[in-house]
Amino acid sequence: MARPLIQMALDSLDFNQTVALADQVAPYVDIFEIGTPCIKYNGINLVKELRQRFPDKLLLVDLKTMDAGEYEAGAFYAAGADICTVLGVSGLATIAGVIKAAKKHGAETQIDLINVADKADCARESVKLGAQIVGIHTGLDAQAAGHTPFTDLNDIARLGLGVRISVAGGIKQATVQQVVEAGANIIVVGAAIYGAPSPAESAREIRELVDAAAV
Ligand SMILES: O=C([C@H](O)CO)[C@H](O)[C@H](O)COP(=O)(O)O
Repeated sequence: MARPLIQMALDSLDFNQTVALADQVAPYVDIFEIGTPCIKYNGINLVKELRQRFPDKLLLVDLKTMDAGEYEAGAFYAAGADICTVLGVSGLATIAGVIKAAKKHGAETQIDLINVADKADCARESVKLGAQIVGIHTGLDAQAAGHTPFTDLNDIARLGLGVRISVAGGIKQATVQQVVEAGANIIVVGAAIYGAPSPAESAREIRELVDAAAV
């Protein structure tokens, strides 16, 4: 099995805390995600800062674009994003716009299936348009209501779409093995790292667990 990537979700609103957290966990993660609240609060300057500090990491900007796909995402790809997210619920025209912007910059597009009713259909159509990553995502509010991403992950993995699958939504040490075995290629972790007494230690543990599960 190819080594799954670990994506650190940077969800603080504070610019300096975000950069400091990225510094701490950098040895253990592959992708830095600038989370949606964080990118809305800090904007494109944070993309430029992380791009400059971490030239060897992948940088995902969690725009969750809902309209004006090419126009909105284009600026973030130009600033150094490797991946931007677009909402599946936005519709195919917006998704196609983000994909067009990504291609212009040699970058990638992730479809976020959050709150999509027919996830299989949305994933299939998005992949046909050229999306490289399908994101299974139980958002923070849905997590608070007791939901998890595991059933959706199994359903989407079974489709055999031939693209990478990302999973997000409360993933922690206890659930890493389950999501790797279910077929996730990108494991997104936020609170289990940034909420730990030692984020670096938590990230190191998750790295070990992901690598062990992938053998
Ligand atoms: O995408 C996220 C959320 O919707 C806010 O933007 C989180 O970054 C994602 O859910 C990962 O965080 P955890 O669920 O805390 O692992």
